[in-house]
Amino acid sequence: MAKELRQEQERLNHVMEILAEQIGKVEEDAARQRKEVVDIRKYFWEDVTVNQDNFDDLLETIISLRQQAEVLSLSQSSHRQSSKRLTSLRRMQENPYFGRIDFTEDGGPGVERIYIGVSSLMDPGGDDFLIYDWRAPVSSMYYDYTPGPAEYVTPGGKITGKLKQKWQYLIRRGEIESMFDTSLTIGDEVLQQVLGQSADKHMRSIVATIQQEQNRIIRQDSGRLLIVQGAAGSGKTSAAMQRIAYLLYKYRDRLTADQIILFSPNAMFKSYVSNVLPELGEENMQQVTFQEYLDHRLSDTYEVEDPYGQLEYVLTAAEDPEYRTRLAAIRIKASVSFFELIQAYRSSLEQGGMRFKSLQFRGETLISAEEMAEKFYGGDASVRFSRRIERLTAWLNERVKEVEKLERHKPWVQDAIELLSNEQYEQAYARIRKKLGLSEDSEEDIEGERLIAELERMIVRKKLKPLREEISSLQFVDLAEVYKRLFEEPQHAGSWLEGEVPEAWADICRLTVKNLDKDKLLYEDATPFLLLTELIHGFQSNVSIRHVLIDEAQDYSPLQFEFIKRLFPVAKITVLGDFHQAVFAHAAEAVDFNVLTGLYGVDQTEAIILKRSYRSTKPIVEFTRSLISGGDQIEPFERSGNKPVLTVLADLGTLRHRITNQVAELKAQGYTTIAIVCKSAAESAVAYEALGEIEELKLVTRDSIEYKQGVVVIPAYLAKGIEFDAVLVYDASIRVYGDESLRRLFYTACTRAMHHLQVYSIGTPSPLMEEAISLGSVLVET
Ligand SMILES: Nc1ncnc2c1ncn2[C@@H]1O[C@H](COP(=O)(O)OP(=O)(O)OP(=O)(O)O)[C@@H](O)[C@H]1O
Repeated sequence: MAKELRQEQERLNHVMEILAEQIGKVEEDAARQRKEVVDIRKYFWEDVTVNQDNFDDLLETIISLRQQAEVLSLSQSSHRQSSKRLTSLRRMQENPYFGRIDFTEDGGPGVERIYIGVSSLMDPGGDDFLIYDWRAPVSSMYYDYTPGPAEYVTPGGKITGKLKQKWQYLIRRGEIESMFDTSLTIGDEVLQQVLGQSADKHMRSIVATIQQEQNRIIRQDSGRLLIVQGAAGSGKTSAAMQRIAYLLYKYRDRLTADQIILFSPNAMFKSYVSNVLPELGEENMQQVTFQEYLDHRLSDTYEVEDPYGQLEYVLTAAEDPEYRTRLAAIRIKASVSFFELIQAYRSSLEQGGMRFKSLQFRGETLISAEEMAEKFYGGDASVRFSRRIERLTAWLNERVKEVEKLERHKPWVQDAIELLSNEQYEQAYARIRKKLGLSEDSEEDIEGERLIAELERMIVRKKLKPLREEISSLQFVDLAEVYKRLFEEPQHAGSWLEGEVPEAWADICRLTVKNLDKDKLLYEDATPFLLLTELIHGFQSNVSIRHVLIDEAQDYSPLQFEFIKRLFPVAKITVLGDFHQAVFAHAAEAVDFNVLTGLYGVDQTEAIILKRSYRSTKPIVEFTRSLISGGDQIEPFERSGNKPVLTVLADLGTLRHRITNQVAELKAQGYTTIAIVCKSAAESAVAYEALGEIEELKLVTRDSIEYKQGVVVIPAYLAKGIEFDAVLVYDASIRVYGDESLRRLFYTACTRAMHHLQVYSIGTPSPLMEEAISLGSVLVET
């Protein structure tokens, strides 16, 4: 082994030398290209012939400008590429590669040693790969095979052969710290080390230790929809991030980062994952929360509730007389049936029921809502809905044109002319001259009448501009009223739906109308409302996005998935989630993602299940899996640690005292991120107040935009997707987690812990832990 290590170190030294050489060379290139860009910018106009005397000269000017712009863009692009390569080479100096496979290709010359790293590196002659990028086809064998027959797929076909050995390296600053011959799985030793580290402010890349089942997710590339159902901590988010890096590599000639969009649960999660791609030498994809999208589309019309507002209500408002009705509404409005109901309702609008807003001009009704309805429904009933909207728009524009002519001679226009300031007058005068084709130095004057006529026209046009905009953006359709009508006539739902009306429908309708009348759009109404808007206006789909990834997908309703599918009609979709963490009320009965198969059909859908949990120690996983049904399917990764402890206390005062002491102890043990996880924002606020003695304690709210290290108080639903060295569950008593419906929330809270989990309970513990207590997977102390 010592000899082997020495030889490997020699090879590494050689690689380091080549890296240093290449860095020197690329640095020179980058400096030269930078200078070129600066020079082109500086002398841009000197190299362009500008002449507008006649058409030919003008054409020549345009061509010359375009050529110069192209030269600039080419230099900028070369400089960008050199800078990118430089960053990646410098990163490789820290850790050039992490693995090696010895592979003999069938019919090939013999054993080839394939070294694998974050980026590829060629020898100076350009003949051999000293390091292969982890995403290269040949590298897939590193993740997929143990020694024995192996194969990989290249664009030219399948390559088969024998994998002889597999090695892992831990390299730091050009020194091999250790190397392992891994035969069974990819080095548990390295994975042990990685997983044993402290939680970080930013998620790390996992390329050195990707597991076989995760590799399938990363490289899966056929079909429109990939569904990943995975246990908490099984690496769904990690796989999603490396998948993006893989796609950007595989399709580097035609896919850019801004053609990929990741739907994230919240702003804090966005910042948490924002470092993975840059660490892998790639640009970040677009990231958005579904709420941001809803706000962007709806905030002009409504005050839109966010999902956490809905969740807080569900968690804390059980006493509200309308609680049950709202819960039923949330579930119904999340369903595919409701999607269909809205489609059917939209179809019914072809016969009648559209609501319009009259168009106002200078405080008076110009065109009434009734006139519009008459026009809309007056013509040929067989004309398509979208065509009718177009016709109505055209008609309204015509009417505005007529009005424009009539208004010109009205006294208000004359008054407006008189009130023009000198400056406004001069501006208007110059604009009119330009419009009439009179050059600046032309002596020709505009005769008075003509000038007045132009001024009148200009003033009326300006005044009518907002109205024209209202028409072109279809604001004359009273969407709020059209949506409300769906609930104003509960008896119609049956005919629209051609099926059974849900039980609580009449109550749901009453509650919805009540809220809409307050100009409040509850979260469960936001996507249905937007769907109806799109069905009336015509879908504003986005065809530039090629890949959509939806993380924490259990939080999305089937209706939202249908909506996203329509929004991105050409994109491939990757959906990652865990039904055991489905905390929103609409997902109460959902147990898997089967409903999604209907989106693109079985042929276009691939489903992968991840059972192994990597985040937490084995004792923590043994505890958390006993909190859910089917938890025995979850396999812990062999990482040792202390058994979780359930401490039953008498009162709040003792709880405060115990948590304060425990936090101090954990800090002393070297834990840097400690979360006190509460059930709701309301409980978090109380806990934060109560625990004031803890130094630099931070409260995480839905507005927090960064993952904070140190000690935090956080509601469980906001901790989703992220992790902490130690988790203290604030109060897991029967009073707080008494209801079966909270099982998934409680599971989410406990699965955030990496190394240490402590659960407190004031009085009788929650029945959700019954099985765990009887199995002995948690230590109970009083
Ligand atoms: N192959 C791997 N190598 C190293 N670390 C891994 C690997 N897979 C997962 N991890 C680590 O396990 C932790 C959990 O991963 P991740 O957050 O991706 O899981 P998840 O399935 O999205 O979890 P959750 O459902 O709870 O949000 C992270 O710290 C991640 O770095």
